[in-house]
Amino acid sequence: MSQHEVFADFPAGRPRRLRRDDFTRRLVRENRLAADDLIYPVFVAEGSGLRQPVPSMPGVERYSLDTLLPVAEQCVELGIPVLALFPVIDPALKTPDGVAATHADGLIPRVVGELKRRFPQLGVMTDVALDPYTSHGQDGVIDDDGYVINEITTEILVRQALTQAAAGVDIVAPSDMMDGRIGAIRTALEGAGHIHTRIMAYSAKYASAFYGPFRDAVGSAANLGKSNKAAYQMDPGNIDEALREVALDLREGADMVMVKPGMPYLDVLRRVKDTFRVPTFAYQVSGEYAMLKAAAANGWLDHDRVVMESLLAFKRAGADGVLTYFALDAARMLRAG
Ligand SMILES: NCc1[nH]cc(CCC(=O)O)c1CC(=O)O
Ligand SMILES: [Mg+2]
Repeated sequence: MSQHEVFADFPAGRPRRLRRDDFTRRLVRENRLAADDLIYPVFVAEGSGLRQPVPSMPGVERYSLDTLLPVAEQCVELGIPVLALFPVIDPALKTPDGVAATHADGLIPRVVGELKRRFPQLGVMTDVALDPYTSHGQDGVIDDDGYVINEITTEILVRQALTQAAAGVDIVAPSDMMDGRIGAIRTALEGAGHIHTRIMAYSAKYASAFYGPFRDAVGSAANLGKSNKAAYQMDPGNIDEALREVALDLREGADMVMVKPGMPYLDVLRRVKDTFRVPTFAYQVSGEYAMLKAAAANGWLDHDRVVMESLLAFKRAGADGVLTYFALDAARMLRAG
C-alpha cells in the first residue's frame, strides 16, 4: 500500500495539524543535526602565531600548530568528533612529484602527533593527496601531456598514508580519485600493522568549480592555472558512475565513503546511502561555504538559519556526517538550542 492510500483525505487529514505548534513539530521531526555529525576541516601552515584569513572564505583562517591547538580544544569542548587537516605547503618544498607529502618530519605528521598527544579523544583525519605538494597543483605525477599517471601516483599516496598512520592519525582520507588507491593503501596499512587506521574514501568526488576557494586556501590555484582535474575527478553529469566508484572503494577496504561536493549533489548522496547502507559522508565544500557567506554578508540570507538548514538537508539526504567549515558555528548553535 502506498503512503497516499493510508493517509486520510481532507478534512480528516490535515497535515497542518502537526505543524501548528512547536511541540508537535519537534515531536514528528524525522531528521536532526547533532555535533556528532560534524567534521571540521582546517588549514594548517608552518610557523607560529599564524592566523591568516582566507579572503575567499570569510571567517576561515590558516593556522600554525600553536594557534590550531585552541581550535582543537574547542572541537573537544563542543563535541565535534573529528578535525580534518589540510596543509598549506611552503612553495619551496613543492616538486613535480609532490614527494614532500611522504616526509615523516613534514608539517602534517608533526601536527598529527601533537594533536593526538594533547587531545587523544579528538579524532584526527588527514587528506591523502598530492596537490598541496606538487609544483603544478595536480593531485599526482603528470606525464608530458599533463595526464596524471595512476600507478606512479598511487605509490606515492601509499607512502603518504603510511607516514600519516605512523604519526598516529585516526582516519586517512584519500581525495585524489586514482583508481585502485584504496586497495593499495589498505594493503600497505595492514602490512605495516596499522590495523586500526580508518579509511574515509572520497569515492564520488566530482570535477567541480565549487573547490575554487579551497585552492586559494592551500595555494594550489595559481599553480594549477587553467588546467583542470576532469581526467580523474568525476563528470558532474554522472550518477550511476558514482555507485560504481563507491562499490570499488568498499571492496578495496574503505570503512566510510564520501560524496563531494555537497549541496548540489544531494541526489548522489541519497543514491549511495540507499544502495550500500554504509557510513556515508558529504563534504560541504569551500565554494558552498563562500556562497552562503557572501549572500549573508550582503544581508540577502539569514546566516545562522541557512547554515543550519543546509546541514540538516545533508542528514535528510542520508548523510551520517558532514565535513563543513561551519562546524564550529553549527556546534555552538546546537549547544545554544
Ligand atoms: N585533493 C584536493 C582536495 N581536497 C579537498 C578539496 C576541496 C575541498 C573544498 O573545496 O572545500 C580538494 C580540491 C581539489 O580537488 O582540487
Ligand atoms: Mg575510484
